[in-house]
Amino acid sequence: MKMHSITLRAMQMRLKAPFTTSFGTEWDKHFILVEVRDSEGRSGWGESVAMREPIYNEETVKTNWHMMKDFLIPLLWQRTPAHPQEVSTLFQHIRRNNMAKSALEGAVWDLYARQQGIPLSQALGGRRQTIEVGISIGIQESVDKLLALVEQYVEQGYRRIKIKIRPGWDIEAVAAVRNRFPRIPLMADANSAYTLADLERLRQLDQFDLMMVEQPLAHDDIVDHAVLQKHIKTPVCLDESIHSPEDARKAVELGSCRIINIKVGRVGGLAEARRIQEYCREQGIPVWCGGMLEAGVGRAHNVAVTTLPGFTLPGDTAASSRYWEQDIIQPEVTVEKGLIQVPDRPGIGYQPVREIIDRFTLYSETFRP
Ligand SMILES: O=C(O)CCC(=O)c1ccccc1C(=O)O
Ligand SMILES: [Mg+2]
Repeated sequence: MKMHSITLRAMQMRLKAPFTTSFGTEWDKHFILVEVRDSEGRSGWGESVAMREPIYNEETVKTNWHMMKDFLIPLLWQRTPAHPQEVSTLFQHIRRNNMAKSALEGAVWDLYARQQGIPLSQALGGRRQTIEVGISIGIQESVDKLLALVEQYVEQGYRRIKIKIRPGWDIEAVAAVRNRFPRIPLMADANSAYTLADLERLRQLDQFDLMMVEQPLAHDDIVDHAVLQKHIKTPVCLDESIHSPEDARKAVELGSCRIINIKVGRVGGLAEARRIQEYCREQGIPVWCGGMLEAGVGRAHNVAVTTLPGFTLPGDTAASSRYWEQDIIQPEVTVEKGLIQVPDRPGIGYQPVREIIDRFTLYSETFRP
């Protein structure tokens, strides 16, 4: 694959509504957009899910910029990959910084699929034409507000409702939603807000027939989660704790979870996501695609990866309009009856729009071999 130049753009986009988790509230989405160009004028696009602050994981927009500029892009110039599959191997000796790796790798995958004239989903080996999606609802000011939102999203057809929990906003919130909507597929995401000292409280979740509880304990733990899973009936799903296929194997072998949330950025790219999905499929562990409030490019990558056979549960990839007044791609990602039609156009299948992108660009830099 010939690569002619790479442009990084630091972006800032206002969310329609602030999003609150146990680790904080986001009003604006800050992220890096990656564009890899070939000599025929085609572009492949990637999006880093690293946040402005290191509060979901240790990466940030600035550490990602540094990693890409000073280490990862030079590696791509040094040993140009023949296939996007080789990118994760090329980056392997660089420790962690998975979101930076993933943003570049994703752009290379998109470019490759466009060069081949095939959809990214097909390049990855995905076969689904539609994917099922759910929605993630942040912590609200009141239970009434939460119930109104759940009602709205259930009416829109989302296939699963996830609510964020933390100490002080957990059992009552879940109970209220479950009482009002006795049959909807429902789950809770704690973003690491608890410890084993909260075992009794977490055990109370068992009465609500949740599909799963996501990342209840520490972001870097798989040992305590195994203890927790032995004491509660609700399946534990790991998000923050899983960075690699090896992490997934260890967590499954220890019994730390029964479900895994795969975020392409957190695991270092599409090739690694595909490996985890494959391993989980062999083990009978369902996986689903998590979200990081992505703009259109990242959202499109999530749609593509969700077509792989191991992704058997609805993910967090909601419609563009749930987050943005105007997304940076055309068409935007739309959801009908809880389903997204997987595009059959080449590459990510949604076209990034330069004039919209320019409006949200804080600064940019272009690199050449
Ligand atoms: O709608 C989305 O993109 C998912 C939102 C979400 O749950 C989330 C958003 C930001 C950081 C972490 C998480 C999470 O899944 O834990
Ligand atoms: Mg999560």
